[in-house]
Amino acid sequence: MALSDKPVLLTGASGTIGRLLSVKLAELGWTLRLTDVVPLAIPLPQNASFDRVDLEDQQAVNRLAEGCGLILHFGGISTEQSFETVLGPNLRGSFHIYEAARSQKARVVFPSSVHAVGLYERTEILDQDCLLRPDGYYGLSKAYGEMLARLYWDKHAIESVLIRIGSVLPEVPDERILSTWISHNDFVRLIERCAEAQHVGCSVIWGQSNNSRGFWRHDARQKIGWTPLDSSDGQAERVRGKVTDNPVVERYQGGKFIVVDYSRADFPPRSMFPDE
Ligand SMILES: NC(=O)C1=CN([C@@H]2O[C@H](COP(=O)(O)OP(=O)(O)OC[C@H]3O[C@@H](n4cnc5c(N)ncnc54)[C@H](O)[C@@H]3O)[C@@H](O)[C@H]2O)C=CC1
Ligand SMILES: O=C(O)[C@H]1OC(=O)[C@H](O)[C@@H](O)[C@@H]1O
Repeated sequence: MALSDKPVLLTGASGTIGRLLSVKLAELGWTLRLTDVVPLAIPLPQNASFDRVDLEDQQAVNRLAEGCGLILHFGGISTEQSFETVLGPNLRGSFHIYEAARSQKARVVFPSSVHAVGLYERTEILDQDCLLRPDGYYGLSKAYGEMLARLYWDKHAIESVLIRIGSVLPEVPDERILSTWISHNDFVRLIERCAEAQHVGCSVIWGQSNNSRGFWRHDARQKIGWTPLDSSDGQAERVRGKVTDNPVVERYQGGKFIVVDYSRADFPPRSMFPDE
């Protein structure tokens, strides 16, 4: 039995990923409970309902989650913004989702991000258990979401798949995204596996296709039975030289989000313990 045999709650349904999943998962026969704070910009898919709800409204979130076995939590702020802007949707909103999951004993798919590790340099290869190095308030909210998931697993046995998503895009727009790209098909297959895998505990998956320039390796993909089939490699020629002229952007995995309010004067940064 897959968790998609029951209604599946999808937050952020009106967003980029939400629209993709609404269409693709409905095609697979899932019964979707869609929600967002703004109206759904696409026709309502088959077997789907839509409710306009703010993630900050805990009672409404609880009502939406009733009877669901799986919550795909794609709603919230998705770019670098002020702390106050991120706080409500991403921190309080995710807390509401986890409380609702706890009451329903539902599994959560939480989209973490490259921006939770965005201040690693692009030459570094990361494993799932690396220290998080958020590149702004948005990345910090993803680190919070990951820790929230771990708390609810350790303390309440609520399962999560934490997908550290690189860039979900139809095609690669620049050199950085040759590393972070995940194709639509690989992404949708990953979500299917999140519903079908029997046990996931609190798993971390690097959300990237099979890119030879990838920054990341070692995660729970075998455990949940996911193998990416696509790769950015064939797009390398087309985007060669597509870089910015900002050395901070180009040094780190997080790219452009980092330069929002960046204020280190010593770039490249001195090492933490220069005498070692
Ligand atoms: N698109 C990508 O490549 C990546 C996406 N992610 C994460 O995946 C999720 C979805 O990403 P996208 O679809 O690209 O973002 P998006 O910005 O297109 O969609 C997010 C949706 O959340 C909704 N939302 C915002 N605040 C809300 C609130 N208070 N209550 C209810 N809904 C609210 C927005 O109206 C929007 O439709 C986000 O959490 C994002 O951080 C992570 C890494 C990469
Ligand atoms: O940095 C990236 O490529 C992506 O990271 C994210 O977390 C954002 O939500 C997405 O809009 C960006 O495109």
